[in-house]
Amino acid sequence: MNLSIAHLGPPGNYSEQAALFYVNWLAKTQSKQPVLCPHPSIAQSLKAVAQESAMLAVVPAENSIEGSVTMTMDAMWQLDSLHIELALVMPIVHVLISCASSLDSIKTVYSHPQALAQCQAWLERFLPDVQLIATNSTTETLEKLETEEGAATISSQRAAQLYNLPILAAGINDHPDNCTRFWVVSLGSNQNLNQDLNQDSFQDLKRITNKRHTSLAFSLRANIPGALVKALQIFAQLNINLSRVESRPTKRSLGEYLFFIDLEADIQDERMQAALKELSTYTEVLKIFGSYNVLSTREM
Ligand SMILES: O=C(O)C(=O)C[C@]1(C(=O)O)C=C[C@@H](O)C=C1
Repeated sequence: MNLSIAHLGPPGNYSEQAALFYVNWLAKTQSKQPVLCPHPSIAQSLKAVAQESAMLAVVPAENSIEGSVTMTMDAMWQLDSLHIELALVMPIVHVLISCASSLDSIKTVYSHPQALAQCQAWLERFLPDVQLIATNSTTETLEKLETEEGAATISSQRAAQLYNLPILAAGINDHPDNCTRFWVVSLGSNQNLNQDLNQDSFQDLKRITNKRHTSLAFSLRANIPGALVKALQIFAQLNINLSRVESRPTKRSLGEYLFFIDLEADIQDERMQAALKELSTYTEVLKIFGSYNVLSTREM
């Protein structure tokens, strides 16, 4: 199989940009030319990996302003055997793209819910009366901007250049240090991947980053007082730092949750092995998404 990389489309969006960073990083250390495959949704990008029509997917996992990307968490839970190979942290700088002559003539702003949320305060201040419409991707509506009067899209400067469209306002995210963490995801059982990726890539990775993270998710055996505390205490007692805790509904009944956690330790670490063994006594389902390095795109 080609080294095909699935990501949310259409081209020009942030997921493609993160995938391109990953491709460029690979190109430094190995000769293969990966192929980028845009998909209509984040879930479909991950499904492509689960069904082996793509070898990897690059998906957004968490944003510094808006928190977890829920579509990614839900799909990671629902699809079996997905494995996180690497995390990429990328700065996100939003611009308002529109053919309108000024902000006064904007009637509708389209964008991905994450991007709309990351610019909430700016929108309330400068465009309080416009209609906000959520789309599957920040680049989904760019093609219709020229024909729909008063329409605007929140996307990136790179997207404006690619689609040759004017920028009406730049740097509109509510916090200047806005960044999103993307995961590079493979099929856990995929033996070919490690053969395909030159070992030099991993040596390079070790040189740039040395701290490993582990992500997992679980449902609890019983919804009783202290059940979550007991599960989390295992890591505290073993001095393993949690870098994220998130809950998502199980979707089975109201008030029942799944918990997603990120830990600052490698799964091979003896303390982690002990922690996971104990954790499994409290969990109904435990899914370990793997251990990986975190790379900033600024360092690539
Ligand atoms: O729509 C895009 O451009 C995406 O790649 C999705 C996405 C996300 O889901 O978080 C990626 C990065 C930004 O945080 C905004 C949107």
